[in-house]
Amino acid sequence: MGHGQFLRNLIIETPSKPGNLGKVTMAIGQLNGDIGDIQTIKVGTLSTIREIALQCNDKAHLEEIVEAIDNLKGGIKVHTVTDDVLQAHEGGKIHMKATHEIRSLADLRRVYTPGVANVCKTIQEDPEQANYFTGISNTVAIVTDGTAILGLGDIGPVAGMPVMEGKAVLFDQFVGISGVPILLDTSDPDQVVETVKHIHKGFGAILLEDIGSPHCFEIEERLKKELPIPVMHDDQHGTAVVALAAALTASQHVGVDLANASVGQIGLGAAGLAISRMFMAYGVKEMKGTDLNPKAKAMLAGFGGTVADSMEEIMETCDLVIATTGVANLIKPEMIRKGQIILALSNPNAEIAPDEALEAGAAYAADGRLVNNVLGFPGIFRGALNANAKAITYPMLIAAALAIVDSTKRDDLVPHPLDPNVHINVALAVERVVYEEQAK
Ligand SMILES: NC(=O)C1=CN([C@@H]2O[C@H](COP(=O)(O)OP(=O)(O)OC[C@H]3O[C@@H](n4cnc5c(N)ncnc54)[C@H](O)[C@@H]3O)[C@@H](O)[C@H]2O)C=CC1
Ligand SMILES: CC(=O)C(=O)O
Ligand SMILES: [Mg+2]
Repeated sequence: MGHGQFLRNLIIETPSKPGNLGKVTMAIGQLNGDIGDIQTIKVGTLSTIREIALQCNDKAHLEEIVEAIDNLKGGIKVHTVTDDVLQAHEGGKIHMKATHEIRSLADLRRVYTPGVANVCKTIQEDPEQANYFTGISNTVAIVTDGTAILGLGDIGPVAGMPVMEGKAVLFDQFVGISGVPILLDTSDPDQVVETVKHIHKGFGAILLEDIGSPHCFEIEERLKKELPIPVMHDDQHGTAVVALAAALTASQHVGVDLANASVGQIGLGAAGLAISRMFMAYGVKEMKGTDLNPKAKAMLAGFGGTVADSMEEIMETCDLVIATTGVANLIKPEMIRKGQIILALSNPNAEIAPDEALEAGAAYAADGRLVNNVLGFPGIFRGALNANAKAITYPMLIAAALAIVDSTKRDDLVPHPLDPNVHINVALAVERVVYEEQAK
């Protein structure tokens, strides 16, 4: 478990006298625990109960903090430690909801039979009408085979479901799209492509998620060719869009022209290879990359990138380094050169924590929690669906990246994911490109 990735809530009792909460927060701070929300649950004459959200590194770190609080004595004690994250997942995070209520028989006849039959016939006569009289064009399949769930690896589609449900929550809340997780028990490209082709009619677009490399490349390429609706592998292109946006903003801040900077990519899987291709498409002249797998390096060379022998070579020679290996703490502080921009994007744990990279001399450093495809995929799909796009193209992705840059507040690297403007701006930028392409 990495830097601040272990989230728990502490239920703490303190005597109702000023200064006791301060003692608790000091004890946590001295052990480098990161405090989130503090909620007062009960204030009694004698004692006060509070819930403190805490980010620590691992179980041992948590136990150390709990012991330090208990050692404060004087009536201060930790009653219990709860796992808020696990609780938030009880029963799952999504639920298919009706947009119409049925309160009367008349409602029933309108929403269901016999009324519905006429709508079916309308669509049968003119299939385009399904865009108006069903939710298909606002529904995206979130398809996974579970082979590259975050950086957790091939843990299977069911274990990956919390991530897919999470993507559906983001779709719903940020851009009003219904996301439906589809869990595949095969990663064979022929079977994946066949299955998605057979189910695609119920969806306006297909988001491929956490499908590992290299089979993700063939799957996406074939589905893009064979389906008449937008298909995008989020770990490739959603990530590449956001990485490009962050790189553009960081290089503006340090006064470097990204196109002329030396950019290094560590890890050439789904995310890393797409990032390299996107940077080259943007105009980066020196794009270096490395991977443990020689086939991944050969793919980079095939796309026109320069293969580096090792990550050490990348760290020694590049102004901007991006890492998407899934390996926590891969980059050691002593590898950082002064003034470098470091985007260590692996989740749930970065290749180097941003504060460590900054301490070691990086000019800018961010991890995958900040530079995350959540800033890209909702708006990209919203824009594509709004404009009835048949595919997601490079110009749409570059426009999305530039919209993220434009939505970034001064001094920030990327926008806040809860800022609705970023998703609106990305959608509008993507729509604009589609309309321009359609007008040609
Ligand atoms: N921040 C974000 O928005 C996103 C972050 N990611 C993260 O990126 C990581 C990788 O994801 P994917 O590309 O989908 O997985 P992937 O499995 O397709 O690629 C990982 C690649 O890293 C390489 N690798 C592993 N250890 C290495 C090392 N020591 N040196 C060089 N290369 C090494 C592997 O050979 C593989 O090619 C995951 O942790 C994931 O969470 C992925 C997508 C979005
Ligand atoms: C954010 C994301 O898609 C990933 O880490 O895989
Ligand atoms: Mg992913």
